[in-house]
Amino acid sequence: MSEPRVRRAEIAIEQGHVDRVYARLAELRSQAEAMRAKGYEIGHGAQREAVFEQASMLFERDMMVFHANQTLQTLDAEYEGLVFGRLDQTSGEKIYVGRLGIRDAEFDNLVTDWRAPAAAAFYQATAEEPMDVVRRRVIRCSGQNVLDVDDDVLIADAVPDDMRIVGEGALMAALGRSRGEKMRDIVATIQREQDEVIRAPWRGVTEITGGPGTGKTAVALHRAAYLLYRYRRQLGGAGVFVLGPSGVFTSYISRVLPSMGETNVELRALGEVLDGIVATRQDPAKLAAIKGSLRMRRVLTRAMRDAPPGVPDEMRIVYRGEVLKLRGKELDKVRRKVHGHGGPPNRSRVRAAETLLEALADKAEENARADGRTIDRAELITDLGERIDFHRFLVVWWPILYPGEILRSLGDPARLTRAGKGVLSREEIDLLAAGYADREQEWSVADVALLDELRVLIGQPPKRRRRAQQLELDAAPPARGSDGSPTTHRPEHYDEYSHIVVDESQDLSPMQWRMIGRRGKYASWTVVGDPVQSSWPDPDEAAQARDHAFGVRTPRRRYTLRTNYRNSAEIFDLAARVVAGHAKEDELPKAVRATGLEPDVRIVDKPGVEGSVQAAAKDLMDSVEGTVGVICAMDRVPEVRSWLQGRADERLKVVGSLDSKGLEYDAVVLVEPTELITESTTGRRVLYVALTRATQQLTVVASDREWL
Ligand SMILES: Nc1ncnc2c1ncn2[C@@H]1O[C@H](COP(=O)(O)OP(=O)(O)OP(=O)(O)O)[C@@H](O)[C@H]1O
Repeated sequence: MSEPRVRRAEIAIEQGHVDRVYARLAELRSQAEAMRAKGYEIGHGAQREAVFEQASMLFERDMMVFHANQTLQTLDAEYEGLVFGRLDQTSGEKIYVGRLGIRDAEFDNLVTDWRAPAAAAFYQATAEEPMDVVRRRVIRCSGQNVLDVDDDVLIADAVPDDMRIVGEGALMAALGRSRGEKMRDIVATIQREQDEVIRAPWRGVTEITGGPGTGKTAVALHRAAYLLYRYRRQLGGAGVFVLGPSGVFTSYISRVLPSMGETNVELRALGEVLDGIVATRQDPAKLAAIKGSLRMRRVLTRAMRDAPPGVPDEMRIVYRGEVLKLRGKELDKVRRKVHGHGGPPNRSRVRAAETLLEALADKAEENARADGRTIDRAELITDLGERIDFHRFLVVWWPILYPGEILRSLGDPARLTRAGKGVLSREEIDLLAAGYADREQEWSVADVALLDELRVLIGQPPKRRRRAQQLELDAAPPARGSDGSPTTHRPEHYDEYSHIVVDESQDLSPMQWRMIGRRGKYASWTVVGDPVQSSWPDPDEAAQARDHAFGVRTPRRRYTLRTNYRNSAEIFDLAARVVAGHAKEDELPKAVRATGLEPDVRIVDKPGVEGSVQAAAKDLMDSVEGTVGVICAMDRVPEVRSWLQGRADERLKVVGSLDSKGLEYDAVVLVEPTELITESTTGRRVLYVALTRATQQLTVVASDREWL
């Protein structure tokens, strides 16, 4: 038979199996629907007859409806591309691999879940270690239709006469396809080195490093789905938390887990970790470096202990005809004494009252001694402690503190000088004070970690005050699940996740590590990063904070992915040249796919940049099917957006350098690369990130050659 006829015949064979699977799926669906209907009936009956066992029947109904709904949800989520693989083994047995395990009415396997041990060979078998697999077949479907099949022969000698082999390279075909706005799952083509990471044990800390495009994000997400499948009992209840660098990124990856039927995962961007705040603004690099440094803990602690702005600097109270007066310095001494006990201020008002009363008693004793009198100290303390004017003073002098107010108070240079003395340099103090000078400015991403630190330092106010504090943190966004819908309701500042996935971890500042560490007190971790893409200036300090977040958790295992699946070899070569000297040879991955299309570098004079960017965007929109990203320095985003306004198209996106982390496009226009280098303290690395976002074509528009 000719090759196309063989292919058609093999597609028809697989279509037969896929049809059986979907027929069974329809049966399971109607069974689940019937179960749900029956569940509702029980409730109805119970209500009508008001039977004694009403409560237990309602519970039974709830469980039935819950399970039926869960089954229906899973069946619907996995509908598309349900079957994607087949293994033919030396024993003659064949196994179909899919997104979900399905048995027929006789309980025989129709499809094996990709996460089940029996499916592992689909990802792990190689020609060197075939694991009894003769032929591995990837089946590509659209809805219920089989579009194509692609085979790998793993044991050539064992291929029986009637076994036909079709195509070559499902992976290459997948990589060559155009990308959409959302990342897709890779269950059908997970590679062996990736599978090893996905299936690594759940305990301890699993670190995944690797260069751009090596599938770190994809692997981490598939690992989350795998862990929830295999260890649902251990991990399912408390849930999995996935942290990404930005909202654009979390939106980009938001489809991957739901497409694998996982909704028990909470996705958040770094600017959204603290309940009640959504920050997207990035500080200039120097300012972000100060805000992210561990030294800020000292600064924040001192700022919190300083007298809050506007508190009275004198206390006067009349006791039995005598005026007792505490002046500014004396009040400061009392404040220092209360803080000296180390408790969170919002939990220390009682101690503040006691210390203040002691100071008043001292004062009264001092006055009495001068007049040759004595006083009853205990009586004075009891009497004053019950006086309304004393309590009025106390609430203004020792007010409930709010994280936002303390952070904003750093905009006052005198206060910041006190808080930063000996910790920050003069230049840093000026920069930071200027950063908080505008009280109306919304919080930056780096501020979120500081607000979270302050939240813990100042402590929860007693219950009836909490509502006010919550309001201060703006309206809280509901926690989002991996499909963007609100997750199971979790209490505020939930810290009991059973597993935490940190993506782009190389960019977390020490203060951000502390913030995430608080949410993973009891968790195991999967941490993804590439040191060469790091935009954080002090890696040692960040490593120290990261180790602190992991605590004593063991074991710690590390995997390095070495193949770049995203970029064409031509594009990656240019990126590697730009970052050479800033990365060790073995930190750079190998790109597996050549397209024959070299990056297009257009050097123009400055006034010509706008026109050249417009022309490049148009060319690329015409030549690729999927998305085109226009990447520029953060400051330039509004300007470049205005250049391209006329071309509003869903496929065209303008994105700032730091926000391009983790994203990918079919084609990229990179605007003024030298500006990416100069905007940040780790500039070359930021440029390296931007140069590695395109899968097929890259055009660089520059008015100089310095970056090359
Ligand atoms: N086994 C695979 N089969 C098909 N596609 C894959 C495979 N592994 C990775 N890819 C694709 O390669 C691209 C890069 O993957 P991913 O974004 O996870 O890489 P990354 O290492 O996180 O990159 P970066 O560090 O640059 O953000 C994605 O389009 C992903 O779907």
